[in-house]
Amino acid sequence: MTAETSCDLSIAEVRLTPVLVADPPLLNTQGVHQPYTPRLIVEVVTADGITGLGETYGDTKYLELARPLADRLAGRPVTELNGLSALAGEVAVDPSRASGRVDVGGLRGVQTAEKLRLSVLSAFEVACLDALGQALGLPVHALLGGRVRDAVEYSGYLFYRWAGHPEGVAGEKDDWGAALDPAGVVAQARAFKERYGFRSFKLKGGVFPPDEETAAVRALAEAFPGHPLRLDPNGAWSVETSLRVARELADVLEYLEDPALGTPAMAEVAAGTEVPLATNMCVTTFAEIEEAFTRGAVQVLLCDHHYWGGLRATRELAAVCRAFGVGVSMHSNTHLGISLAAMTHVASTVPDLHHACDTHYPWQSEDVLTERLAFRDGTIAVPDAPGLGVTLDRDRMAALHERWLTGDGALRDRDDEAAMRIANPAWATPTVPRW
Ligand SMILES: O=C([O-])C(=O)C[C@H](O)[C@@H](O)C(=O)[O-]
Ligand SMILES: [Mg+2]
Repeated sequence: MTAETSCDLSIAEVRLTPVLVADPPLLNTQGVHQPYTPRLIVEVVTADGITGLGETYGDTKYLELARPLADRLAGRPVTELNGLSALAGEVAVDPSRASGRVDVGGLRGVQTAEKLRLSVLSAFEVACLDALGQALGLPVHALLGGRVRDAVEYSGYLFYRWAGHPEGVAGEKDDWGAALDPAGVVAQARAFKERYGFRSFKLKGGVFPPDEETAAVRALAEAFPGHPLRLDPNGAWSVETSLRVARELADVLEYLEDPALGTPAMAEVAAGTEVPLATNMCVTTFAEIEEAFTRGAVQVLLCDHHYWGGLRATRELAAVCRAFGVGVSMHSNTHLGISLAAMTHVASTVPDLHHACDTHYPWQSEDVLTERLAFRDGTIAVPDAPGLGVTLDRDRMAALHERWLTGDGALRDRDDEAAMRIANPAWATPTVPRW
């Protein structure tokens, strides 16, 4: 690069915009999704005026860390990604946030200060990569070493759900209808296939007694022969129940996801079944890998750049998985198009990613982009435009931010248990194993 064409990649400004995004009444073992869910949009602006985008969880416990980290970024070049985790380590985490309890919204195992920091850091890393890619005229996947596939396959993420949020609760309406039994789940899968072309399906379980969920997966297998299927009760079952379900569904499951909670229980299940076990709960940090992998507790790791601290850490994780012969797939929580673009870029660079990735995106009717990412035949084409290849729609972001600003603030922290209590005042998140 000549002196004339060189650009100033130092960070002049970081903008943080919390938003509330419409979310349907999707059921999980802890409760139900709120009508609106918090996300944080991160904009990293370089001295030359290039804006890079990132996105992560928007609950208060993440916002508390995002501002001090943003302040530390000022003046640093967007290329200094390896220093980000040391910077994040300087940010104090209120001990009450890292309570050692299972995370209420994310169902990502036990909460720790490190997990909170990594989730915030991930959005800054993605935003820096987006800015750098735009400055160099290169897509983010090129900055990660280049894509090894032209399109990334996603799976249809099926949820038991109500047709609408409880009466009296303000929320957006959609046309998906209820899915509360095998017929409803199959109808939802058909709609997913028609609208997006998905070939594999994951059912979020832990909602109804295991026999009902087994029947739903059986119904899916009959309706969609040969389509890879997964079931994920988020650790709601005992080892015994997990083994029974694995036996009953062994001929149709691609993998069983987090049937039981924690590495020791997962190891016991794995020892008793040929069905591969996947996780986004018992292994969500590098420190948790050794025990789980050496005990054979996990056969497929569901990576998630929000959990692991960004796109480069996701690639490091994939390399560790390769060393242990553990497969790689991708986890998703409620997210917008910025994160879907980031997921697609990194997934396109991982040679060993042989399972369709999860995504909640079809459930999100709102976005902050000028153009939604489109699924074709269940895949997203890997963007080749500079950076992430997405454009922020400031008016839309402002409208979703306005929603976050107004109201009583009750929805600024995702709480599926509290949302369920509106429909069922006696509800409390069940202790596990529930069944
Ligand atoms: O695969 C998973 O465990 C998840 O996606 C966790 C999510 O929190 C999901 O269960 C949800 O949003 O209800
Ligand atoms: Mg899961």
